[in-house]
Amino acid sequence: MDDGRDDAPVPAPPEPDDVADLWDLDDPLAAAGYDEAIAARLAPALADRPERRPARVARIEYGGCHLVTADGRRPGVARLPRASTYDDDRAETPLAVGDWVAVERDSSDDRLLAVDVAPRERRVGRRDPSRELLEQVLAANVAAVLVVHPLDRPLRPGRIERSLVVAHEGGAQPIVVATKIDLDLPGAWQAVRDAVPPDVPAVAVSKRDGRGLDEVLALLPRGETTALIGESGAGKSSIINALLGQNVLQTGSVRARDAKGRHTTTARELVPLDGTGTCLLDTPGTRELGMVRDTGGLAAAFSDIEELAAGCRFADCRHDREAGCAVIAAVEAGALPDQRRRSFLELRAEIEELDGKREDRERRLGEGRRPRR
Ligand SMILES: Nc1nc2c(ncn2[C@@H]2O[C@H](COP(=O)(O)OP(=O)(O)OP(=O)(O)O)[C@@H](O)[C@H]2O)c(=O)[nH]1
Ligand SMILES: [Zn+2]
Repeated sequence: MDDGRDDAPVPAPPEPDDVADLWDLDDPLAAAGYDEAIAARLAPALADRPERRPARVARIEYGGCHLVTADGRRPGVARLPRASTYDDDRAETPLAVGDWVAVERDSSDDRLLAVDVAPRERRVGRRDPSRELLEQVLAANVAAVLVVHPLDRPLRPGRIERSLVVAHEGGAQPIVVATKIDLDLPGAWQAVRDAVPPDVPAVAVSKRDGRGLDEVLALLPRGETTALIGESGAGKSSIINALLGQNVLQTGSVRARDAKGRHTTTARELVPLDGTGTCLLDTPGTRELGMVRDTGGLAAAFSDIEELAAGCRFADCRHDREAGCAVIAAVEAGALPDQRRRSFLELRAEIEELDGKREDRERRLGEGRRPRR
């Protein structure tokens, strides 16, 4: 049986420098998306400090990071001040892949020092798996998110809807990508379509026959960064490799041959798609994708339900079992998949529970301390 693993000739494992080589461009900073707007955001950290330079975090690993500078991708470390130059509260994730930073050269060795971080514009964040009221930023300064789902695995109810909320909540435009369409699994693609509202693009792709990849490429916002999220094995690295036209990031099949037994991508790596600032940002497989708070992401991800809700008899209708509910009526008429309505109720309940916990916590902390947003 075809389990979705690649049985085609396995490319040689990439050298560690392969990804760094992608940044051997005339203007690596511009390729990372540096422009006047970002220069302005970094200005307070660079002002009157001629020894400082702008850079973008391409990768974070244990004990260090890799930074894209005007000279290419270089190893570095972060030594961020407790309070940054900016008012922004960044206690939750001090440094994330995609962050724009001010760097200095460390006098003691060759590495660069990231000494300050610019405020993030848009991001992909999830509930920190170990600190439930805090956000863990998976990718910073991203304009779009590819929500990657492999068609050879059962679609867990609510998974795509949840990813859409996460994307919208971070201010990024979601694009749903279903991988492994070449395996011809009946019904799997339709199940994905049912989870996606009409205003979000959904594309089925195959790295084997190349289907859908041009369409994905055309949907990427130019000059901006697009992050990829999805469970381990979803095909994120394969999409990036296919779009880059070369095997840069290790994919499952390569890792399966690894004598050291490595089997997961631990890096969240930023790669340039061309020299013009369009970038892709891989994230490690995220099985857990909890929400932290809702400042409009839920409504944006359920625009179809929001629209229908205008027709509910009660303005505060919960679309649960109320009389005169236009959302339930749409489900009964076959105009809205009930799974979308149930996902909405579930995600709303999760956010309400977190809001309750946050309020309790703030009450306990009492006055005198400023509550976290
Ligand atoms: N048949 C088929 N297999 C695919 C396709 N895309 C990816 N695969 C296979 O699925 C497996 C996982 O792909 P990866 O690209 O490594 O998945 P990933 O999402 O990057 O996984 P992590 O790095 O663990 O997060 C590999 O064995 C790929 O060869 C596809 O379009 N068709
Ligand atoms: Zn209703």
